Amino acid sequence: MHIYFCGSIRGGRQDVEVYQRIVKKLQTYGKVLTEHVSHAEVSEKGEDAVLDGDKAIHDRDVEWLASSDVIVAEVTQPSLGVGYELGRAVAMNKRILCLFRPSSGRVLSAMIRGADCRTESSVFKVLDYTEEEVEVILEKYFGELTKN
Ligand SMILES: O=c1[nH]c(=O)n([C@H]2C[C@H](O)[C@@H](COP(=O)(O)O)O2)cc1CO
Repeated sequence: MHIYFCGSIRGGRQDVEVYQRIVKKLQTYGKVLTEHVSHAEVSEKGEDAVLDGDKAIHDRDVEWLASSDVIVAEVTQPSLGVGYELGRAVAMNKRILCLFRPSSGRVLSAMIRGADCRTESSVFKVLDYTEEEVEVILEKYFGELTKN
C-alpha cells in the first residue's frame, strides 16, 4: 500500500514529533511516500530546495499523491501546503484521513471538518484524537481499510 502523509512544513514545525509517531506507525501498513515530512532535519524553510526548487517539490508531490492508495494528514498545525494537497486529493477521489488534536486549542477549518463525507468513489474522514491514542486510532482505521 502506498501512503501519502501530509504535515506542516513551512506552516510551522511545532508538531514534528507527532508526525514521527504517525509515520512510524504508517510504515507498518505500507510505504510512506512522504517520509521526509517527519524528518527533524527538515526545517520551516522546507526541503533543500536549492537543487531543483519549489516546482520540483510540487510536481513530485502531486505525482506521489496521484499514485497513493490512502492519504493521512495531521491537520492541527495549519498549513497551506496540506490544505492544497487535501483539495487535490479530493479531486482525485482519494481515500483521506485527517487527524486533529482539539487539545491544541485551535479550531479546525470548516473546509476540512466540513469535508467529512463518504461517497461512492471516495471517503474523507476527520478524527479528533489525543497524542497518546494516535497508534490506536491508526490501527482502527487501517484495520477497517484492509477489511474492505
Ligand atoms: O519542502 C517541502 N516539501 C514538501 O513535500 N512539502 C509538502 C508536504 C507537506 O505535506 C506539505 C507542507 O506544506 P507547507 O510547507 O505549506 O506547510 O507540502 C512542502 C514543502 C515546503 O513547502
